[in-house]
Amino acid sequence: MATASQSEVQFRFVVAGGGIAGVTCAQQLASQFPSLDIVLLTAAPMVKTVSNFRQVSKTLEDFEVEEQPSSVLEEKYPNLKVIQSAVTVLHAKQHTLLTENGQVFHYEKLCVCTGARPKLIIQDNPHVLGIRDTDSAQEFQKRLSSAKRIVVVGNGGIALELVYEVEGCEVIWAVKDKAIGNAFIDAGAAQFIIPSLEAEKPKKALPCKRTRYTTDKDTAPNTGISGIVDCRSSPWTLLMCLMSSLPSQVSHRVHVEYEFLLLLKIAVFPFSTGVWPIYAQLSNGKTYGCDFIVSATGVVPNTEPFLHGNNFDLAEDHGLKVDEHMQTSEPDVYAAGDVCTAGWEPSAFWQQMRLWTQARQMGWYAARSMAADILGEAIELDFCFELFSHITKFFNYKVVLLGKFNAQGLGQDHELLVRCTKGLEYVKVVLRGGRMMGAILIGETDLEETFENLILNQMDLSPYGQELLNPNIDIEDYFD
Ligand SMILES: Cc1cc2nc3c(=O)[nH]c(=O)nc-3n(C[C@H](O)[C@H](O)[C@H](O)COP(=O)(O)OP(=O)(O)OC[C@H]3O[C@@H](n4cnc5c(N)ncnc54)[C@H](O)[C@@H]3O)c2cc1C
Ligand SMILES: NC(=O)C1=CN([C@@H]2O[C@H](COP(=O)(O)OP(=O)(O)OC[C@H]3O[C@@H](n4cnc5c(N)ncnc54)[C@H](OP(=O)(O)O)[C@@H]3O)[C@@H](O)[C@H]2O)C=CC1
Repeated sequence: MATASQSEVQFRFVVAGGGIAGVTCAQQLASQFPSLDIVLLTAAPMVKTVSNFRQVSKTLEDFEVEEQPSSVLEEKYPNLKVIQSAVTVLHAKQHTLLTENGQVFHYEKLCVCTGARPKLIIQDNPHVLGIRDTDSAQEFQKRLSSAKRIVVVGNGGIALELVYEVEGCEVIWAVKDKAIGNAFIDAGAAQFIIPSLEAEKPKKALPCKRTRYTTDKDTAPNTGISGIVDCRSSPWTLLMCLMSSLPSQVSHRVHVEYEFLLLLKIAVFPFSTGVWPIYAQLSNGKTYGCDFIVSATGVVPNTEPFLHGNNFDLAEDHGLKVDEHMQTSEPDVYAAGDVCTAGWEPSAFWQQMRLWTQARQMGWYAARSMAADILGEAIELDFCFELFSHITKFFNYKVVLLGKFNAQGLGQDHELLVRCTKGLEYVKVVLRGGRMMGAILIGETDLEETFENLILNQMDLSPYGQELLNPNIDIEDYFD
C-alpha cells in the first residue's frame, strides 16, 4: 500500500512495459490525446520501438524493432513520460500501482504490457540458459565463445534460428517431435529446409531477419563487449552478430535427436567428476555431455506483480485473459502483447502467437479501445485480427505463414495441396470444403497477397483442384 511518505501522482492513462506492445500503446495514446500526460512505466533502461514499418499486404506487415533510450520517445511525444521503475504491486480496485522506487500512480485506465519470460525446462541451473533479452543474449554469447558442444531443447522459433546460426560449436538439437520446427512449420516444410542445416551456409555480412531489431548506435549502454554497438542487433540479431566473430573450429555441425521424451532429470555432475559441466539424458537412452543446455521451450506471461489481491481471469497458458476490447476481467485494466491471452471468439483464420507483429497490433488496438471507452465511442475488433499472418526467415529462407497454416483446429476436416521444388520453394495450402483456410509459403513464391485474398474472400476453389498450384499458371493474374 502507499504510505504517506510516498508521492502519489494521478494520470488518466498509464501503460506498464516498454516493449513493442507497451510503447505502441503509449505512442497511440500520446498522439490521440496531445493535451494529456501519458505515463509509460518500464523495468528496463531501454524501450523497444517499431521503425521502417511496411504494410506488405492487407494483413502482412514488416518492420524493424529498435532498442532506444526513453529520451528518444519523450522527444518525439512531449506529453509522454517514461519512468524506468518496475511495477511491483497493483491495486486494481483502488486504481493504483506501486513501483520499485516507491512511487504510487493513480490511473483512470491502465494497460499491462509486461511481456513474457522463458519457460525453462529446469529452473535455477547455471548450465541451463533461456534467451529473452539483451542480457541473456550476451550471457549466451559469452558462454558460447568457449563451448565445444551445446544441447538445444525445443522446437519453436528460437531453436529454429539458433541451430542454423551457431557456428564453431557442435549442436545437439533435441526435439520431441517427428520433425523440426513444429511451432511454425509442418513436416513437409521441415523436410524442405533441413538440407540447409548440412549445407555450407551462404556468407552474409550481418545476420538479417525479416523483422529486425536494432540498438541505437550512439546511445546504447556500454555492454562491455566490443562490437555490439556497430551491429544491427537484438537479443537475437545481436547474438548472431556476436557469434559471427567467434572462431569457427567446427563449422555448423548440428545433430538432431527426434522424438525424445524429455527426461526432466538432467544429470548435473560436479566439475571434478564429469568431463562436462552438465549431461542431458534423453528418453531414447542417449546421454549427451555439453557445456550448457539452451532451453528454447516457449514463454510464460509476466503477470506476477499484478495478480496478488486482484481478481484477474487467467487463461490456461497463464496469460491475462482479454476480451475483444483488450480488457481484462478487472475494470479499467487492459493488457496487450505477450502478457495477455486473447479470450474472444477468434475469426476462423486467426490464432494468437507471441510475436512482434501481434504485440504491435494489440498495443495499438488496446490504446484505441481505452480511448473509445473514455470518449464513449463504440469500437469493433480490428481487421488485423481477421487473418493470422507472419513473415520471418528460417534457415535463410523467407517464410510466410497465413491463417490456419498448420490446419490448427481443423481436425481431419481438411485437405492439403503441396508444391515443392527442392532448394527453391515449398508451398502448402490448407483447404476445407474447397475453400482456402491457410498456407505456408517458403522461398520467394510471390503468392502471399493472392493467397491472403483467397483466404479472406473464401472463394470456392474446388473447380481448380490441383491446378491451383500449377507452376505454369500465373495464379496472381488468374484471380485478380
Ligand atoms: C530470442 C527471441 C527472438 C524473437 N524473434 C522474433 C521474431 O523474429 N519475430 C517475431 O515476431 N517475434 C520474435 N520474438 C517474440 C517477440 O520478441 C515477442 O513476441 C515480443 O517482444 C512481445 O512484445 P511485448 O511488448 O509484449 O513484450 P516484451 O518485448 O517482452 O516487453 C515487455 C516489457 O515490459 C517490461 N516489464 C516487465 N516487467 C515489468 C514490470 N513489473 N513493470 C514494468 N515493466 C515491466 C520489460 O522491461 C519490457 O520492456 C522473439 C523472442 C525472443 C525471445
Ligand atoms: N522468427 C520468429 O518468428 C521467432 C519467434 N519467436 C517467438 O519467441 C517466443 C519464444 O520462442 P521459443 O522459446 O522458441 O518458443 P515457441 O513457442 O516458438 O516454441 C517452443 C517449443 O518448445 C517445445 N517445448 C515446450 N516444452 C518443452 C519441453 N518440456 N521439452 C521439449 N520441448 C518443449 C514446444 O513444443 P510444443 O509446441 O509441442 O509444446 C515448442 O516446439 C515465441 O513466442 C516465438 O513465437 C522466437 C524466435 C523467432
